[in-house]
Formats: sequence, C-alpha cells, structure tokens
Amino acid sequence: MQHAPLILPAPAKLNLMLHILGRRADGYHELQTLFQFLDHGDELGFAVREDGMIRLHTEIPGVPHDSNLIVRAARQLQRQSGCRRGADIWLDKRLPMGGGIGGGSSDAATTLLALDHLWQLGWGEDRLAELGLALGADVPVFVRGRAAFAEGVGERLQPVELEEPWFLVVAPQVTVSTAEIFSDPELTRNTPAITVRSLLAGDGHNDCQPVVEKRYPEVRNALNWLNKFVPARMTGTGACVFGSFPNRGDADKVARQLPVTMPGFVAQGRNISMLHRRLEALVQGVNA
Ligand SMILES: C[C@](O)(CO)[C@H](O)COP(=O)(O)OP(=O)(O)OC[C@H]1O[C@@H](n2ccc(N)nc2=O)[C@H](O)[C@@H]1O
Ligand SMILES: Nc1ncnc2c1ncn2[C@@H]1O[C@H](COP(=O)(O)OP(=O)(O)OP(=O)(O)O)[C@@H](O)[C@H]1O
Repeated sequence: MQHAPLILPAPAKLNLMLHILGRRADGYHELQTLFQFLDHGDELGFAVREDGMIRLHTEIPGVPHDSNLIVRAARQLQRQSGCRRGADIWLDKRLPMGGGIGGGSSDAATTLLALDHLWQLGWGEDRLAELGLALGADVPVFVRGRAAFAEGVGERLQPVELEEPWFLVVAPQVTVSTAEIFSDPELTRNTPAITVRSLLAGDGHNDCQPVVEKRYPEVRNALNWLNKFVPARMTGTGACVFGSFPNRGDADKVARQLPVTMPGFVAQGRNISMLHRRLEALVQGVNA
C-alpha cells in the first residue's frame, strides 16, 4: 500500500429499511430502500501502469483475481473508455464479506472514481453509475456518494438528508448469499409502495429479515442480543444487524458487552460518503 500514490476509502452502507414490492420478468426485484453510509470501510491504493495491465496485489480468500469486483470494474472502465493505461491496486479489506454492508460494491465504486481521476477520463458520476449498475445493484449509490431513497432495482436514487446517529453493527459469522434470499419462495414480495415522506416519518422494515432469520440462527441470535438494548434491524440481505444510538459513548458501552462469537463495530451514519469528501479535498488540492 505504501507504493500507492492515491489511497481512497470504500465506505460501508446500511439499508435502514428494505421493502420488496414485486418481481420483474428478469428475476430481479422491485424494491424501496434507504441507504446511508458509515464512516468505516475498506481502503484501496492505486498507481497508474503504462503497460495497460490491471493488477490487484491483495488476495481475498475465495475470490479469484479476475472475479474480484475491483478488477472487473477497472477492466470494464478500461474497455469502455478505450484507455491504454493500466493500474496497480492494493486493498485493505476491513468489511465482512456477504454482510449486507456493501463491501464489494463499494470497492468497485471507489475503483471507478479513482481510475476516472488517475486516467483523466472525465467520465463523471452519471456514466460511472451506469457502468457500475452492470457490476451490481448497489454500485451506483456508492458512485454518487449521497444518502438516498432508492427505487427500481436500487438504481433510481433520490438524495435524502437523514439524522447521522452512531450505529453498532453486529456481524454474525455467516455469509448470506443475496441471490439465495431473493429466490426464497417465502420472501414477501408485495409490500405496498410508500412515499419518501412517510418513510422519513418513521415507516419501514426489512422484508428479507424473516427469511434470513429462519435460515440463519446466527442472525436471529444477533438480533435478539441487540434488541435487549435498542431496536435492532438487519441491513440488506444480511448477515449484519444494527441499532442506532444518539452518541458514540452509548454505542461503545453496548459494543464492549458483545460476546466474542459476535464481532461488531461502531460507526457514524453519514449522508455524504467519506470517499466523496476525500475526492473533493483532492480536487481542491490540485486546483489550489
Ligand atoms: C439487497 C441490496 O443489498 C440492497 O442494497 C442490493 O439490492 C443487492 O445488491 P448487490 O449485492 O449489488 O446485488 P447484485 O449483485 O446486483 O445481485 C445479486 C443477486 O440478487 C438478486 N437481486 C438483487 C437486486 C435486486 N433488486 N433484485 C434481485 O433479485 C438477483 O438474484 C441477483 O442475482
Ligand atoms: N472486492 C470484493 N470485496 C468483497 N466481496 C467481493 C469482492 N469482489 C467480489 N466479491 C464477491 O462478492 C460477494 C458479496 O460481497 P459483499 O461483501 O459486497 O456482500 P454484501 O455486503 O452482502 O453486499 P450487498 O449489501 O451489496 O449485497 C462476496 O461473497 C465475494 O464472493
């Protein structure tokens, strides 16, 4: 990582609620969800290569180099832009995988924004978000970097201003496959659409939660444990669950009582992602 001239964060997200409205002909689900970022995430380092190769120097167990969303994002951008340059990339993986906090999607979005900058493509958020959607339903919100109410399959985004509480995120030691949950016959798929207004007034639940609780006792246990302190909910298709606190001290106090079998972390909810704060500072530095 110390060789990388550009180091950028890839923050986690929470789905504060997730309603499934229906299923499209292509199998994807129409949903409504509320995304907020956390000030906790992976970190990536980037250096330009002139020989056109894309090389990720950090291995993730179980994810082959060419399947990593970082490499796939870089190659797609290179191919679609016709850029002849390549990149060396390093990853400090801190987010649990398959946790519903968007680690892979966030890594992909950070890669797109970093290489757009380093390769001087001038693509901007609109085109990068469109390219990102083909990599995963959650990539566009990370490219945009604004807390948002999302509709469609997650790609129609409306920025929202939310409170920024502290969260305790508990990560049960299981990996939940998003595809598995979305294909469960027992998944509720007919929640009526709500307006962003009623949502901000406090409506909302996660339709995936009962299905995951039934299949994964570890997730049910984590919810039961956290519910003893604050109302607990699952993010995305799990496995992570979260509860909110008005200040860091209160969240830390509960975090210290976590059983060893249930790791977790405390982070603040953010309406603007750390990645975008860092990129803005970078651009201002360049122009100064
Ligand atoms: C559930 C969420 O985490 C909410 O943020 C996301 O919508 C999932 O986003 P993601 O992990 O980027 O998902 P993708 O990689 O696009 O899709 C994984 C699988 O989930 C199912 N899937 C995903 C999103 C969606 N709106 N409907 C679906 O049915 C599909 O079976 C797909 O094959
Ligand atoms: N850079 C990456 N980081 C994490 N997972 C990756 C990466 N590249 C590919 N993957 C694959 O993607 C799968 C899902 O990873 P991810 O951590 O994004 O799940 P998630 O948090 O459940 O995401 P979401 O909330 O978007 O559904 C992993 O199990 C892994 O096989």
